[in-house]
Amino acid sequence: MKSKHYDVFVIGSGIAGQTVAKLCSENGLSVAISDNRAFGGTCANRGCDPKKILLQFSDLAHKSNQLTGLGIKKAPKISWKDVQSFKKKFTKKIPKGTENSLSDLGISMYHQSPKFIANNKVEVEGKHVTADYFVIATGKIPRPLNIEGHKFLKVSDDVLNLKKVPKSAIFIGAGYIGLEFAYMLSVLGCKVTILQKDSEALSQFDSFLVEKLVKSLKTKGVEFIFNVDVKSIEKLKKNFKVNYDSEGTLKSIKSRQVFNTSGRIPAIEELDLSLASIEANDTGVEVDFYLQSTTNPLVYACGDVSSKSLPLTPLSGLQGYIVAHNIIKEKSKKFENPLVPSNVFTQPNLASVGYSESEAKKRYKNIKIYQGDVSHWFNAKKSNEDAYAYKILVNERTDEIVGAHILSPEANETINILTLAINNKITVSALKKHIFTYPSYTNDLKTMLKD
Ligand SMILES: Cc1cc2nc3c(=O)[nH]c(=O)nc-3n(C[C@H](O)[C@H](O)[C@H](O)COP(=O)(O)OP(=O)(O)OC[C@H]3O[C@@H](n4cnc5c(N)ncnc54)[C@H](O)[C@@H]3O)c2cc1C
Ligand SMILES: NC(=O)c1ccc[n+]([C@@H]2O[C@H](COP(=O)([O-])OP(=O)(O)OC[C@H]3O[C@@H](n4cnc5c(N)ncnc54)[C@H](O)[C@@H]3O)[C@@H](O)[C@H]2O)c1
Repeated sequence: MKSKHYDVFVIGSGIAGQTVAKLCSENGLSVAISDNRAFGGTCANRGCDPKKILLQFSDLAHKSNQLTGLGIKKAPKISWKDVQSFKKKFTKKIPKGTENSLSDLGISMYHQSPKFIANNKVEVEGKHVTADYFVIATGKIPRPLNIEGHKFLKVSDDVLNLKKVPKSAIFIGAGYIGLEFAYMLSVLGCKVTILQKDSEALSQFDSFLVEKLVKSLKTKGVEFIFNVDVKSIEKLKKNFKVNYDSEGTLKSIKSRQVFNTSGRIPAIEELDLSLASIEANDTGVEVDFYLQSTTNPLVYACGDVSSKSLPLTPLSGLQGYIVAHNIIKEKSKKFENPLVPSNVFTQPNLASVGYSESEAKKRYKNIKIYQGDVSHWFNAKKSNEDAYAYKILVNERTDEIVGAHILSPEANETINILTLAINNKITVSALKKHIFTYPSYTNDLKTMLKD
């Protein structure tokens, strides 16, 4: 068998892997990168970006629904076929564009999953490849649901590629992906039901705001069934039947499509990590603060697949950057849990940054809570929105914001202002001195923070 050696071998060509490969190559190292799917990773090919392209049409439909009878006479007719073609204009270019940008830097490419055969050796495309460092950046994949009929389940990739909006759909799991897609299809006329295993959706978010989001999604036609244990799926003539246990009673529900949105797990199965002494579990490849494997120092892991990441694109990029620096100069950069805003792209958006109420109360002696339902404020009223609310947590001693949680049509943007404020320790009184545009959701922050 042929053999080959590189300074760095990266597995996975998403934002994390690409960042490592490019930085290492730009710093004079010989680099190879492999992917067993189209190059470019989840976010650009089958995640954030195509999702946002599709969602904007649902946002348009939603906005028009809100204003029907108030100026809108007829809702815009959306051609899903054209929407899909528009989306493909973006996604189609990603794999080739990614490969070109890597080959321009002289990076070698492999189109297969490598398998570790020793601590510093993989087998890939019929070659034995050794490297000074291996980087695992393989991301996450949908969590398999081991139930009867699981083969009928579709996943997020399938939602993004739907040829038409189905008449009805069931989502198993009320997390980010379930809620965003449930909202997306529901406002386009699909009858959506969400089956959630416990008593609340989006458990990572503030329950005061999640309740309001759930209520708002219900008015858009999304049905929520909580505390269910999904047992099996059957194929009928046109529909699928999902059988589930609801507090001791066996029930069933039918729909045209059933999507598994019950979470994502590290993509490590194909790598034979144990043959290279690499420790990994449900949270990912075990790494220290340098993102170096705790059990094999020749290996780093970054992005969604690392045990130290939250599965969000900006964090994967940051981790790739850190790994590249540590390869170029050993232990030169640490991953020190940065402040990470995140947003659920439903309408309204649910956004969050910093501590939750319970975390803040544990960490600080006196927390001041600014909280309210402000659906009666001008910004919400002008577009006939039914939900607008917030919870902002302030350390009373320093007057600094330590956590912010916003439910509003533009929370994905407003949360960035709050991120800036927290990162720069801007006090509430200093923030209120700024002049912001009017009318704007950012300007509302000043009223939210009134005593
Ligand atoms: C539907 C959806 C919507 C999302 N929306 C958002 C959003 O709005 N905002 C946000 O911040 N995040 C969002 N995310 C999460 C975001 O996509 C990820 O956090 C990000 O893409 C992770 O980047 P990564 O480089 O770590 O992994 P990935 O982008 O997943 O890249 C990993 C690469 O490794 C490859 N790979 C896997 N196994 C192997 C193997 N054995 N051998 C070789 N290659 C392999 C994969 O094919 C892939 O190309 C979304 C995710 C999904 C699924
Ligand atoms: N807007 C964004 O930034 C965005 C969007 C999509 C995904 N993401 C990232 O991707 C990650 C994965 O998202 P996700 O939605 O797949 O996972 P998630 O962890 O957010 O949600 C999974 C949901 O499924 C539920 N669940 C689990 N098993 C179940 C079962 N057997 N039956 C019914 N419900 C079940 C969980 O309780 C949870 O509510 C997120 O954590 C996020 O970091 C981010």
